[in-house]
Amino acid sequence: MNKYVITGGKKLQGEVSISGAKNAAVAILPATVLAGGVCRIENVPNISDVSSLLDILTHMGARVRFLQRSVVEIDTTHLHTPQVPYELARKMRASCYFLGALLGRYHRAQVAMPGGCDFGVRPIDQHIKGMELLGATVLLEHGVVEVSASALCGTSIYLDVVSVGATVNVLLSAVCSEGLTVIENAAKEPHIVDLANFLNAMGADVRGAGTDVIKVHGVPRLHGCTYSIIPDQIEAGTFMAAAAATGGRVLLKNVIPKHLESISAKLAEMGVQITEYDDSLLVERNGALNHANLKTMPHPGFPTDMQPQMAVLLSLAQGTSIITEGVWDNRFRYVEELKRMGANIQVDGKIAVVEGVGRLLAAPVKATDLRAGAAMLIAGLVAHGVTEIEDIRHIERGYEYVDEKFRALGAQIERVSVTPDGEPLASAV
Ligand SMILES: CC(=O)N[C@H]1[C@@H](OP(=O)(O)OP(=O)(O)OC[C@H]2O[C@@H](n3ccc(=O)[nH]c3=O)[C@H](O)[C@@H]2O)O[C@H](CO)[C@@H](O)[C@@H]1O
Ligand SMILES: C=C(OP(=O)(O)O)C(=O)O
Repeated sequence: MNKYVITGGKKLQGEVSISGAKNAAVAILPATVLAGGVCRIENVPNISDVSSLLDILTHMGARVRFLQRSVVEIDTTHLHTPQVPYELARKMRASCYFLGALLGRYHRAQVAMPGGCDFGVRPIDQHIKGMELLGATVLLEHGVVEVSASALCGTSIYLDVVSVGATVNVLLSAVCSEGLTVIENAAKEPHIVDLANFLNAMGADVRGAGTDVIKVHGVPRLHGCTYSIIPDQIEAGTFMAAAAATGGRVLLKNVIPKHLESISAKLAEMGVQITEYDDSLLVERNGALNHANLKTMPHPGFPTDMQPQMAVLLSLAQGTSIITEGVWDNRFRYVEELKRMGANIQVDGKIAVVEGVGRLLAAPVKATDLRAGAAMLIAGLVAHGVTEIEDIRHIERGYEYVDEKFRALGAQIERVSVTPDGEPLASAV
């Protein structure tokens, strides 16, 4: 058990380099199964979701080795099982991408139902529908999804909802199928485009990623390649929100400003100055924060993965703001934690009404999930006093060296190891 201990009140100042995108990495690593060869993946974030996926690949017989801190070589030439057991699958949501990848390569897979953050129901019916339309038989028994096909044939697949996960799994299943697959109402997230680029680098023929119609011309086989993962949109957004919350001035390096447009626009509406450069972005705030309403939606809408962080900022603003969660049924569990720090937020279903309170006060809080944890970090950075955040394993699923990065910007944050009964063991500073 570990926790972050933050003494709030320091304005963040300086430069931070944004890491490779978690949500691209968690699709690309399973996709290496399709290579049947050696892939060298660069800009891989050092987060626990990546370690868990590499453990699954190793379990299946892949040879995995780090060449440098963020460069991993994965050889999937010889895999000896198309199964992902529960102990490995339960650690993260993205384990379900092995279904599509293994189906694509071996025409069969058995993957335990995945874990991931708990936002209420996280169905996979559209993933299953897509695989069935391609010719697979799908069984769900004893918590394990089993897919098999004698052949996969290209077809037209209209997704009933815009789903990142279903778009990924259908792409992975379709790249080596026979003929043309058309995915309509596809997700348009930057990580979908990154996955498509990676598949094309392995020899696939995927066109239209980033629009809502993706066309996949099946090819007989793929091969290994070298590929660099895009910068993390949500890590960047989290640092943007933290800089704005503390009234600081931070230059984010290694970003794609286009991917951050919905976040930049909302922050600008709130009175934050954003200056875009080619691959960096300056965030600064001098005046008061304005209230604003926001609704999360699939890309290019405002990302659901930035919703909790924005609730912290809106709590510091003047006036009343309304947040509408447009993707998940239950993504406001963090609100009770934020209220412990003095926030005034009323939740009714998928809507939260945030009354700006101007300042937050330190309190012991929990990271109830990954981005909830990011929100607690930002709240701790601005709060008066010392905030302790527990359950930081959620945060470490998706943020690499987050304490180091905040310390380099002037924050007072320590990662402390604690015994099971909560006593400190040692400071990591
Ligand atoms: C479109 C969108 O913003 N997706 C987000 C979603 O991706 P993730 O891939 O986890 O979830 P999906 O994009 O698949 O889900 C989007 C919506 O579709 C519904 N659904 C999904 C699959 C399915 O088979 N059936 C179904 O009904 C879900 O209940 C949800 O309401 O959560 C991730 C973690 O927060 C975010 O990084 C993604 O940005
Ligand atoms: C919740 C997230 O991820 P996952 O889908 O892996 O749970 C996230 O990236 O915010």
